[in-house]
Amino acid sequence: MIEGFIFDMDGVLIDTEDCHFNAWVDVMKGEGIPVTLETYLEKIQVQGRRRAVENLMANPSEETIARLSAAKEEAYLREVDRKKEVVFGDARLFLEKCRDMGIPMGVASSSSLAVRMLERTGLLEFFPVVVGGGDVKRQKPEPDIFLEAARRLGIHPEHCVVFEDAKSGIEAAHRAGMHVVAVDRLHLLDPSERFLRMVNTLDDLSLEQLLGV
Ligand SMILES: O=P(O)(O)OC[C@H]1O[C@@H](O)[C@H](O)[C@@H](O)[C@@H]1O
Repeated sequence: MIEGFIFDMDGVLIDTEDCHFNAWVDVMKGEGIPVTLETYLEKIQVQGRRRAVENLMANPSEETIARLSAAKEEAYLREVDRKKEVVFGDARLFLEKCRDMGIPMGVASSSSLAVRMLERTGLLEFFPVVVGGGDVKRQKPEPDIFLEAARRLGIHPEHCVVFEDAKSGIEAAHRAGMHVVAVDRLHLLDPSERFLRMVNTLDDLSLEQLLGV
């Protein structure tokens, strides 16, 4: 039985994955380190900033980690400012439908800016529970962030559905014992994996079917 939904944020609810990517390209250019899409997907996406820097540089000092993290945040917010609308239209509609059906919803995002971004985009009102990267010690693909969101929602993990777009996020949700709807907007995921559903946009989902009502 499905009782609650937990959403990843970047790439699922808001169109900002390219902002993270561009910000890292920009910041690491200053360090003479090229960041390709492949590097991003393998070493940066879904990682917190500290892990991202550690994955890109050999033995970075605390000062370097702090400096590059701050520069990345600045560059990311600049990228977001450039966009007129960052919320995916299908996501807003889907959240409205879920709210009308009374489904409890939370966000579990590795981003340290989760609350700030949800507030800025007007999405915070949908979510009584928001767990950000800073709220758990171990990041995705460890299951902690999803387990914490389920705990705060008061729902058993096996009754939760996670909406994710990234490989390591999907792994984290599976390790948490949750169902997964893979939101593959960029056609990057492997369709042979076991998902509850795999969709390109949230418009493709029937809530009634998903809930079995
Ligand atoms: O740099 P922040 O705000 O801590 O964000 C960390 C991660 O947040 C996630 O939500 C994004 O999907 C990742 O791509 C990003 O790297």
